[in-house]
Amino acid sequence: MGKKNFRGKNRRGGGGGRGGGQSGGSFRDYPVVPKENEKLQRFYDTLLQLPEEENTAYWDALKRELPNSFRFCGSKGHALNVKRLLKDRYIPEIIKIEHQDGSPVAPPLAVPWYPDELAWWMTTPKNVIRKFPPFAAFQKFLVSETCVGNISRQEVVSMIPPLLMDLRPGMTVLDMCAAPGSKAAQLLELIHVGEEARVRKTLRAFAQEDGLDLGVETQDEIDVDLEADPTDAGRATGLLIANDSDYKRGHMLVHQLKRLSSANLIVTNHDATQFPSIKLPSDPNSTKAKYLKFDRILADVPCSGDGTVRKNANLWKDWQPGSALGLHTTQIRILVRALQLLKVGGRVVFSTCSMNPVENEAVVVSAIERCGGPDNVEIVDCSNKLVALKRYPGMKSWKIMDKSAKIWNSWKEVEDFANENSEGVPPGRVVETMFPRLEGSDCADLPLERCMRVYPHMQDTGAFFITVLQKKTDFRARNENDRKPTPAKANGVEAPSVEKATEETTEETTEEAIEKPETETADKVEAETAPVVADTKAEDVAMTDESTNGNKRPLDEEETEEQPAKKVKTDAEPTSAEPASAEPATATPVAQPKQDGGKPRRNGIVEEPFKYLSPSHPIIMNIKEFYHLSTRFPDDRYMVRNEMGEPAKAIYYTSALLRDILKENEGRGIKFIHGGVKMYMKQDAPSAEVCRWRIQSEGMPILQGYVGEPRVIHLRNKETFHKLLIEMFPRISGNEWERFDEIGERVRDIGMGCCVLRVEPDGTDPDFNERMALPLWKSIHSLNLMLPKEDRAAMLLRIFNDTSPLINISLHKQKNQEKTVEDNSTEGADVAVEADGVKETEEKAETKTEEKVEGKVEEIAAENA
Ligand SMILES: C[S@@+](CC[C@H](N)C(=O)[O-])C[C@H]1O[C@@H](n2cnc3c(N)ncnc32)[C@H](O)[C@@H]1O
Repeated sequence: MGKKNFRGKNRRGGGGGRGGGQSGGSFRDYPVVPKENEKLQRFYDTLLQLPEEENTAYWDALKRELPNSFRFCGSKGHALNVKRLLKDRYIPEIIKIEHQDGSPVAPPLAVPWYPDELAWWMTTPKNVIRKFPPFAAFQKFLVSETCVGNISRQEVVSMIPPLLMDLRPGMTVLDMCAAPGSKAAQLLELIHVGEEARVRKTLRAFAQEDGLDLGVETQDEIDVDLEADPTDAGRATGLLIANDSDYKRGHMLVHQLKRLSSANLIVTNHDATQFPSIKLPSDPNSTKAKYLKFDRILADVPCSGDGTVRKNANLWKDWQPGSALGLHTTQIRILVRALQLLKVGGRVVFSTCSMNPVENEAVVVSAIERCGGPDNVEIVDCSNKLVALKRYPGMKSWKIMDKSAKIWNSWKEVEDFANENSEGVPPGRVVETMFPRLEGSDCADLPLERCMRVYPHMQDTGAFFITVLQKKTDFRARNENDRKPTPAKANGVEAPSVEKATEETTEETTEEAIEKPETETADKVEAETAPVVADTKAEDVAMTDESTNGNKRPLDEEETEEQPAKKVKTDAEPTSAEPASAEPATATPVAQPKQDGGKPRRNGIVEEPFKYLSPSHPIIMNIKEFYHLSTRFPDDRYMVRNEMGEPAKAIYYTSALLRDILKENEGRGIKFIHGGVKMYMKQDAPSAEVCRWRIQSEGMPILQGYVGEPRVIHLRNKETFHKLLIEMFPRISGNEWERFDEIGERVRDIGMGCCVLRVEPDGTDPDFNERMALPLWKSIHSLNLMLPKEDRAAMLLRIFNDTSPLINISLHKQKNQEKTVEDNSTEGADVAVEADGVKETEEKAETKTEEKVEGKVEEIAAENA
């Protein structure tokens, strides 16, 4: 192929080149927002004090358009496979494209610090890639793979926090502010690392005994470490709870994460400052309640987002110093709650896309202070992590800009001014915790240089702040209204024991209605552009106390911080707008409103309950029998989502821990909005012998290894696969099965209903080398691969570089026949092609649903990008 360029009537030319040299804006075709803001510039010039040349580079970078970035996601093997296409198929074409001046377009480059080259960026703006014909194939690839969840259009700095979590399979993880979910997706992938290979390796040990044909042993099976997550036959046992206080964004999160088909994911909808304690089944020999503590927590908190001006150009005109000030308290509360919910030895990663220390270092110091100081919580040194990522150390001293844009050097300065001018009332929104601590106080010497600041000019990104905290011991957090100055150790006076102070308060009342803390988040600009809409309905606020009997309980591993919130009688009594305790909503769950037969209703939306099925339920028995399921597959983790607890449309599967959590917390008012993978869907069947529950493609990766050979078809030929992908209802009646080469006889002979199509390439064709298991429906006359339309299209593009439309034979036939009927008035034409199995209507319904979510996918991609 010759050189292509986008010179021509639509073209604007220019651009290209990474870092610094980019002409920026040369491709733009939308109104330019003036990139200046006096207050913003004055504040950060005063604050950062960068050397002159660097300061210029800093502001220049902020004013340039952000490079386009994306991440290959899903299981590692699959992600690497999709990445290979970028390198082998698309980059060689992109480098042939020229700018107006004849210079070549800069191709996408791998982000140097991202493991396995799974993150990429390029300077050619999105609108150019979208519009200009030479990029059409690449654009199709990006859209297709984004749509099926193999590519996440994510900003590179936003990829950092999950990489610093040191997350390993088997861990319990909480993402407190997770929507729209790009980081949560990274976390979920880490929980599942190695699972596929572990399961296959474990199954292989019994393959002969169980009559399973698992194909040739793969390298990843040979390499995988079974001990990485050893307790559930190779399946992932970890947990991710992805939470967001905004209900609608919570559902975006569900959509974003569902693609990863994880049985280890729960999505909740709580204010993170009051994230409830999750109950676990008690130990059989103990009467004590047991609560979940997390190994890792991500607190990617709502923030003013001034590090995102490169993609949110409106921030140049909208930026106000008050946004950061208003979020400070919420950010501290979220971080304190995170530290409370953590196991000893566990880690919280705290992050914002703001550069303002009020939202960063000041929050870290305040949270550590409230948790009892550096003896309890340590800032982790990450200098040996992601070494190729350039960063600045956290600040040890800083200034504050108040709402009126006045800059303050210290709290003392604020107090003096207030005493002289406003009867001691400090200027709007400025509070003591926003400032560096005074020398001699407990938290004056925290190693804040271990916090990480990423500035835009350092590697042509947005700005980001990240800190990793480790919990060293259990503690009780100090009440946030305890404003007594901490006596300096230097003066030889001991600071009051935080633990003791709180223990005393536990003697007070046993029941209390906790009031909702201030929801400053509601009207603030937040990170990643989307507005924060804190969902704070009065119905959510009512609390019940289902604690024990009001007895004081010891501070131990199981019960730490799980006591009912007690009213703390201190001289700094909380206002009605503040939580009554430093540990809100610990053992005091939110009373869930019950309506319509017990279903919790929020914003008019009914959340269906989670009901587990007995392994001896007749439908489960029928499924096990029909699919010849190995007895090694757990049958006590099937769940439905309706009040009756009877399978109606779908049967879900969850991990054992998810089951325990969902069962144990039923009726506790915890707002679970998603959990479980759709494993079986109800289906019209042609006869009583055919199981009416087909395997859903989402559940297939989990189940497929356990399906008995009588319901498995092994496919090895690429062309056979092409036919099944591009034809929606290929005929097999008469002699038509012969078209299906190596699987022809098998599809002719196998019983009707759903079966597993195992795609097992021999590994010689790089485009067709990935093993897959897909649900295939066999009818009297035809076959149908039960996949959403866009999954088929993405596979056709990925494996065959084929963009031709799907062929719906039955539809053609039906249309022709209808025409024939009209033309010839012939009666009795055989139009019932779909009546013998998967109906056209069903396929259409599925497609429609998928189309509906397409809009959502674009929305999410736009937000992440
Ligand atoms: C910076 S964004 C999170 C981005 C997300 N971690 C990601 O990577 O896609 C902040 C999120 O916090 C949510 N939020 C705001 N206030 C909250 C609160 N008090 N509790 C929980 N979530 C909150 C917002 O709805 C928003 O989705």
